[in-house]
Amino acid sequence: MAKPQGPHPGLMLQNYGIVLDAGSSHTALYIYAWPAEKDNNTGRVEQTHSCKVKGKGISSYASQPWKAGESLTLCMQEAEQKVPNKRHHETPLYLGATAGMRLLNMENSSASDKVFQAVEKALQKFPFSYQGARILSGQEEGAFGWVTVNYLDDLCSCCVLTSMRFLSPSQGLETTGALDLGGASTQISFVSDNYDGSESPSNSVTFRLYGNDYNLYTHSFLCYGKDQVLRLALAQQTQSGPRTILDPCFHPGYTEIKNYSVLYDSPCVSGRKPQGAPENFTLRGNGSFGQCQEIVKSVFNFTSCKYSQCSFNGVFQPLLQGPFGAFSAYYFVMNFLNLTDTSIPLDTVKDKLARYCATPWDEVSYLAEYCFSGTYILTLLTEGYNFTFPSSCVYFQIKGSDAGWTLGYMLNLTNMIPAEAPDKPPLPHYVWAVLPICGKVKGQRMLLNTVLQITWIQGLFRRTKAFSQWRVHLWLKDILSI
Ligand SMILES: Nc1ccn([C@@H]2O[C@H](COP(=O)(O)OP(=O)(O)OP(=O)(O)O)[C@@H](O)[C@H]2O)c(=O)n1
Ligand SMILES: [Ca+2]
Repeated sequence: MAKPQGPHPGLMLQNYGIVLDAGSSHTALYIYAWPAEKDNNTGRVEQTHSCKVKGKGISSYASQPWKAGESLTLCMQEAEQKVPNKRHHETPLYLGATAGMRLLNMENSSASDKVFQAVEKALQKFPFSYQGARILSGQEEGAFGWVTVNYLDDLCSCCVLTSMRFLSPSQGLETTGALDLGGASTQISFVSDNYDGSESPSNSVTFRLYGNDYNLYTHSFLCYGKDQVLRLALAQQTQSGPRTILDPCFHPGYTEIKNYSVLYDSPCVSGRKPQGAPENFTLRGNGSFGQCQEIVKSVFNFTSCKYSQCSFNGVFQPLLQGPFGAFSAYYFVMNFLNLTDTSIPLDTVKDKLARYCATPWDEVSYLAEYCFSGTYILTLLTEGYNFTFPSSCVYFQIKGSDAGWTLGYMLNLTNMIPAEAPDKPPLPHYVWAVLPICGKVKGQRMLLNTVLQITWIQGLFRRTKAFSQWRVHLWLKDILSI
């Protein structure tokens, strides 16, 4: 007699969760699904759909809050289609807002309240189980991004090497750090062996993962997302209220008329608007990477540090411990500039960027900000955070589920705490491209730096029981007592 068959995989009952990421530059909706029948949350949560909301972030609707709610309608209707009707009522729906709303809340809290009221009203019209809309703290944003990266992390070359060290002496299993670059803030989060959280408690998130206690270091730099940092850089160049600036971070031949009031209309630069400035100034590009880097450096303050060590602006940062996954604008920008390749040494990256910045505007002709953004990313990583060579590895996300804080946020809020190892490897095509700073090695052999090698090693690990035992530790238990 034939063995009784389990349900066809396509017919397996799925649970769903929806998270709206209300970022400073835009809002995105993510749908996650996981098998309903699995005990102890051992089924893998996967992103099944994403929808980019048309228009800008919700904070841009401060003067017309109802439009913030309306803007979400199309993506919400799409979610209604994508989640089976039967599951609608049990599907939790969350909205988390980040730095754009943090800034609006600082500037005008009643406008921010009105935006949230409009958003709530719009979301409650849908049949999902609405769980609220709120502003995430920078610490939560960093920590949940870290949770996502470690949930998704499919071992990459450096991870393999670090994993071979197995348990680190004080903090259990090696984990992957998270680097998130948004439009208005940027986050760095990692576990460092010699950091117990006592030196700067506000940067510390403690949690337990499968019997190991971790102290996650996390910091969110408000105003250091790529759009706000551009304002900081332009503010730096317009302190004397000029009518024209020659900006090395823009291509030669690029010209733009900028309004002083618009530029200075952000808590990141407000109060610095030069007195008696004209209405507008003309920005002319001259495409010089070296000079651009000097301007970008000037937005970091390295002068004071009351801790044993700091990154910048007097913010404590323990010794870096990689590998790191870099996502959102880190990926958009470096991918656009073709700079995610593992085999390119840092000097070559700089040369390529310098050539890109020097390219006349009529040969580029769209997306004017990438010279600035690429320069900012390199400067932030190397001067701001102090990534050194070859001790730290940074990978740019190139495939798979969108990394970001949303998955970690949902796992935490739905108490999705797996008690057993997953029965299959994480998201199948999740790959990180290797940043050159991973590969440049002082007195050591080059780390495994080709995708082929990475894939081979991953395959090897997947085939071993050790791999799934390793994964056990990365599942989330008693996450984040923030
Ligand atoms: N394909 C894309 C998508 C976005 N961006 C830019 O990348 C930056 C960051 O985008 P994102 O990570 O989506 O930022 P937000 O989440 O909106 O901002 P924050 O996290 O600071 O709230 C923005 O300047 C956005 O315009 C880009 O250059 N290329
Ligand atoms: Ca973001």
